[in-house]
Amino acid sequence: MTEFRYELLAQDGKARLGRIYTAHGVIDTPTFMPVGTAATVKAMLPENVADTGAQILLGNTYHLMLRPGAERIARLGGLHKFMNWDKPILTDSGGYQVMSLAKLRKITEDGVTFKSHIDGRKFNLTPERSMEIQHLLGSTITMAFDECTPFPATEQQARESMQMSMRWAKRSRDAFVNREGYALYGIQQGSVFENLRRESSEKLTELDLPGHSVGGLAVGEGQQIMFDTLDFCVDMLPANKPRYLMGVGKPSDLVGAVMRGIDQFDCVLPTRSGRNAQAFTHRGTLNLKNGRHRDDDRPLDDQCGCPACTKYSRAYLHHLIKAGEMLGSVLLTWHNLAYYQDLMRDMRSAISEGRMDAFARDFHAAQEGGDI
Ligand SMILES: CNc1nc2c(CC[C@H]3O[C@@H](OC)[C@H](OC)[C@@H]3O)c3nc(N)[nH]c(=O)c3cc2[nH]1
Repeated sequence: MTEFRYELLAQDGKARLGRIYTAHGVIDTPTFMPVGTAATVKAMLPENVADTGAQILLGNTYHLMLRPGAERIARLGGLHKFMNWDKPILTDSGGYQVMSLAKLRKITEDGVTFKSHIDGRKFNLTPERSMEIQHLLGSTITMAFDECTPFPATEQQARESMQMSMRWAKRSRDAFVNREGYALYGIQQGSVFENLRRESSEKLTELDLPGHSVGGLAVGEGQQIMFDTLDFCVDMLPANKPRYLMGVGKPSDLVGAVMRGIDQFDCVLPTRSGRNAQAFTHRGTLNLKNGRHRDDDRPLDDQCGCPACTKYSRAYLHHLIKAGEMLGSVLLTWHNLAYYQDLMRDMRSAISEGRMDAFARDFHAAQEGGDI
């Protein structure tokens, strides 16, 4: 069996090249984790997600506890078997979705009670229940149960929210079932306040966890405030363990956050945008709904090896979108995931060769180059 371990292989400034060893396989970092909220990466077969280079997927406590239910997934062999994905799976702990999706929610020190946004059934989510659900799912990486502090928040609001999350982090650690090759990550909170981020990091470090995430960002603060916060909060987390920035982001967010020391990312953007006709390419983003593509037989992105770019034209993709054909969503999702994986692979190469600054300059020049 493999013990859960992070190996730092190279650094270029604050950017890190690393490897995470888990019970379900190895993860090369920096890594992008496609979101598979309801036990599927929407519009994709898992083998094709793996073909894009993805080594780890995201699942979600909130969605799966509501439907089909964690006990049912456990009876059916666990989430890996259920969705036919045998590599690592990281599951979020549910707190964020309760705040963004559930109705009639009530927060107490014990946890959160809420009504399902699907059928109105009442649920109770506590650190202990969140750990139990993620254990039932068989998550490779479990996230502590936290509250994602809304933005903006006053310093006092952020302090109270962070301190509750830190009490919940300890309860999560005490309830987590340790298994070799599996991990529990703590989630740093504190909004945009350096003193609160430090207090949160000190509390998490005391729990001696195998990995950590930066929570409470990508909540509407904008890229500059996110970067300004990362400039001081990433280094507060132990350097010998992985650092995961939750919910991020668009390509330029990933480049900027890798340069500030982040190792893991997740975001719905590549999949959600793909279903909305938006494509990320090496020369910027474009929307295939736009009529200018109707006669364009060029590939979507001539630097991409995915099926959408090697087998079809922009004109065909435009046609599928206008006709409302589901193949349009499949091909654009596939492309966006491949683009994100290529971007992470290219950044891993740049870090290993000590040329991350040049990579970032070339990336921004190509994105703003126009004429796509
Ligand atoms: C988008 N910005 C953002 N997302 C965030 C998420 C959810 C990510 C989760 O949300 C789902 O996608 C909608 C994904 O679930 C599969 C992902 O794990 C967070 N989760 C927790 N536990 N704590 C946070 O502080 C937090 C902050 C975020 N900022």
